[in-house]
Amino acid sequence: MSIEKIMVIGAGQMGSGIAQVCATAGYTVVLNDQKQEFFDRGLANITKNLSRDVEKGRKTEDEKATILARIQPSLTIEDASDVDIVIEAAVENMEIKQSIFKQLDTIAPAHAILATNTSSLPITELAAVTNRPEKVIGMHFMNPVPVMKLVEVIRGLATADEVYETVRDLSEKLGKTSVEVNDFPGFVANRILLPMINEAIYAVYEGVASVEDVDTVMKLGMNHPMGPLTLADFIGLDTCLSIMEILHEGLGDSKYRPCPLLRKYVAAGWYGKKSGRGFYVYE
Ligand SMILES: CC(=O)CC(=O)SCCNC(=O)CCNC(=O)[C@H](O)C(C)(C)COP(=O)(O)OP(=O)(O)OC[C@H]1O[C@@H](n2cnc3c(N)ncnc32)[C@H](O)[C@@H]1OP(=O)(O)O
Ligand SMILES: NC(=O)C1=CN([C@@H]2O[C@H](COP(=O)(O)OP(=O)(O)OC[C@H]3O[C@@H](n4cnc5c(N)ncnc54)[C@H](OP(=O)(O)O)[C@@H]3O)[C@@H](O)[C@H]2O)C=CC1
Repeated sequence: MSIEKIMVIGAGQMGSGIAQVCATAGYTVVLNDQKQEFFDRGLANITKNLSRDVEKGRKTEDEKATILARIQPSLTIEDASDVDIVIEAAVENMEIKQSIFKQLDTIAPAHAILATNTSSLPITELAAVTNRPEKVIGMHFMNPVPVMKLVEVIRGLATADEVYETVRDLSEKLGKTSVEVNDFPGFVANRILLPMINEAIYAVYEGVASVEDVDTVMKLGMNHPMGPLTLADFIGLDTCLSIMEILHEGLGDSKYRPCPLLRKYVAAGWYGKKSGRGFYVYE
């Protein structure tokens, strides 16, 4: 199936990155969020990244302008009416995602694929609220999207082979390497990454070492590019908690229980870098 026009829902850190790589690869992109200010924030992020490419001599001003011109603003989900694929990157909340998918199912053309960038929510359960479960699939990008090479392509129980192949080919056209993953809690990336982050939070909670020292151990001792607590702030502590809850509930093993300190930070609105405070404080 050929893809020309892509809708991205949610202009946050992931949605804006996904819109950027799609537009850079030559696709027409409709970038949707609930309010103009959220769209503007996403577009500002994309513009900043492209300007850095121009400064570094990787793109010309003309190329930057061409890429930006491919991104159309959208404040209504009705704009899904003429797209070939939707990549949903709204908040990690099942009720919100199900509501979006129900609406998309009635608005998007019959041939359109409905993909989600969810970090951990079951694709099969999202597909079940639509009348096209064979066209629902997970397309899980990594943060920051323009830099990270991986896309996990997650097949729901009913996902058609043709849909999987189209999304795999699209991932390649976006310059990514894809891996095929089945629909189990946390998929592969977050089933492995998040328990490590949660354990790092427990190490701080139990007074084993300070935030800075836990990060230093993993950076200098294991050559991780970021310490786990810096990475948690970068992902968003709200998203980290949602993923741990899905692992805990979905796999039923107490080893996935979210650390109480993580819960406390999220309850306080300390979501990490995006809210200005998490394990660290940001300007
Ligand atoms: C939660 C989920 O569901 C799944 C996930 O995504 S989990 C998170 C996965 N991501 C990670 O683990 C990221 C780990 N961190 C890293 O790889 C690196 O720290 C990093 C790539 C983010 C930054 O790299 P760094 O070397 O520390 O910093 P820096 O030199 O500033 O950046 C390296 C390059 O990335 C680019 N970059 C950094 N942050 C960026 C961003 N947010 N957007 C776009 N580009 C970015 C920089 O421009 C720079 O590119 P050039 O060298 O080509 O100019
Ligand atoms: N952060 C990460 O490292 C990764 C996250 N993901 C997944 O990507 C998704 C987005 O995460 P992230 O970008 O970090 O989150 P952000 O909070 O940065 O962005 C989410 C955006 O979606 C908007 N939004 C919420 N509800 C709707 C809606 N009904 N319609 C349109 N837009 C909506 C939000 O607006 P508002 O502010 O009004 O809520 C916000 O602008 C989540 O499912 C997350 O699990 C996947 C890989 C990595």
